[in-house]
Amino acid sequence: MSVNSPASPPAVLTIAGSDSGGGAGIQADLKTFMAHATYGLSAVVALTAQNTQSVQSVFAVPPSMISEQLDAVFSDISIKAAKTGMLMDCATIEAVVNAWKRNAPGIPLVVDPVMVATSGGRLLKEDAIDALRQKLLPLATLVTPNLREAEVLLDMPEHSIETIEEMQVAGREIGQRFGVPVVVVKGGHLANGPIVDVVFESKSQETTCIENPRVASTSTHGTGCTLSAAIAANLAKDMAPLDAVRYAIKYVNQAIQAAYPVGHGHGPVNHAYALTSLAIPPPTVQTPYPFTAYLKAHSNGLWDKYIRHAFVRQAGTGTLRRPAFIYYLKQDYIYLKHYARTNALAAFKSDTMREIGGMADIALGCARESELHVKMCSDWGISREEMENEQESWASVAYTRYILDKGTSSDLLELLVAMYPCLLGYGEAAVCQAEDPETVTEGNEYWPWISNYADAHFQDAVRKGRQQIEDLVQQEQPSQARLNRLLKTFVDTTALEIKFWDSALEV
Ligand SMILES: Cc1ncc(COP(=O)(O)O)c(N)n1
Repeated sequence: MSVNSPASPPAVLTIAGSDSGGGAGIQADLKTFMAHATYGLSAVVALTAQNTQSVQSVFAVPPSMISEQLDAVFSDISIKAAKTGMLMDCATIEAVVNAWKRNAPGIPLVVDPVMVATSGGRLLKEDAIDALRQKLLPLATLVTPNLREAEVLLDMPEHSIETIEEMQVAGREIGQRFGVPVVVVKGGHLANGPIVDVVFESKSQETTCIENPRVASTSTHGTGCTLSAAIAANLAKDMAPLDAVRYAIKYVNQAIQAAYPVGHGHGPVNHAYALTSLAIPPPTVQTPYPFTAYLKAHSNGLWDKYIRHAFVRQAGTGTLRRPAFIYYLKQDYIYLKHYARTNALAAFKSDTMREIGGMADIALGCARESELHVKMCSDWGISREEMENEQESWASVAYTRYILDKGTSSDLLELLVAMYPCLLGYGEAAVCQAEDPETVTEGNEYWPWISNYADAHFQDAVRKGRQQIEDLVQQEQPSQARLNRLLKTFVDTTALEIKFWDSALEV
């Protein structure tokens, strides 16, 4: 129990059989208890293999186990009302009656004298009828026979109760003969017209007829169980018996009207028709902000490995071997052509003129950058033609085509995330070198390459690219699955960047 525990609702117990089809028996009772905002408990006295079409087999729970269930719940939980349903046989009835007497709960007991299922299966053995009459009914506060059950209880021939007057007589007779305070004779089986149920109250000796419109429906499986469970729940809430019955009948009537199709035979009523669906909202995913910081922080250390790569560090200190750098420049010249294409693709996928212009600017920036490569190479005696004829490395093929594939198979955000390690990484790596006191700027032939990415123009492009991703992510509020996909793309391209510089160092 927590500090803020709400008040406990009244507890209501059903002593009945299980319906594997979920429409009658224990299952209907517990659903009904819940729909009445009560706390439902159960002692299962039999199992049925049953669906909406038939009862296929019945298995009796041993009487000792019935006793144990009842002792267990009565000894611990303060139960406000109980009901019985299918009771199967003499031994079951005896176990229930003995446990009831032993625990003497002093609470209302509603007895639904279930005998035969709507679909035809026997739910109470012939020889148990007398035990029901003689042993259980004297304990009952209220009993709910239908016409056939009333006839059996009164030992009358079948179809001898066929009018409302005969129902009134039968109700009075059952009340008096078995000492039951309230008898509800259910008139559902009377042909045509509205449904009339008759309530006899011993105390006042009055009979009351409760009339309700008949609902044409085949979804009537479990209506008897549901009615007696609703009465028990209402009694648990301290309603007067007649009110408890009136409200219970209304509940069943509306639950039939609200029924939805289940199975191929007599479907169940809709026990939950008055319940609203769960008010708990689906879990929301907090969109990480800044998202680009989240990507770096969740790259398993790859991001740091990338921006502090030995290739850049050696370039920063001027210790990089020239063949490695020339190889890199030639490959990066090819890379830039594809990177310009990915920016053109991003422009194609953009919505606004401003975004299209921004992406086109970066594509132009790639062209400018590649001229720097040509210039540096020509200083070392390498012609533009030689650069054009360079065979593209697998590291470049893998990296650039991976990004282009993201661009063609996915959307703008995923493409931008795939492109981002290149843009941001060069910007960050260059700033790292610029800020490092051991970096050599004077006389370092690689410095023009680094300073190009550290300068304001490139840093401004980085800032714009970052903002574009942040805006798209905040706008979309991605699901966790989408966040995971974007992160994977970011991590993959960061790893491909590392491979690109690795391959230059291997030359
Ligand atoms: C376990 C169990 N208990 C009661 C009933 C009666 O309900 P119905 O008369 O609607 O078939 C049943 N079919 N199964």
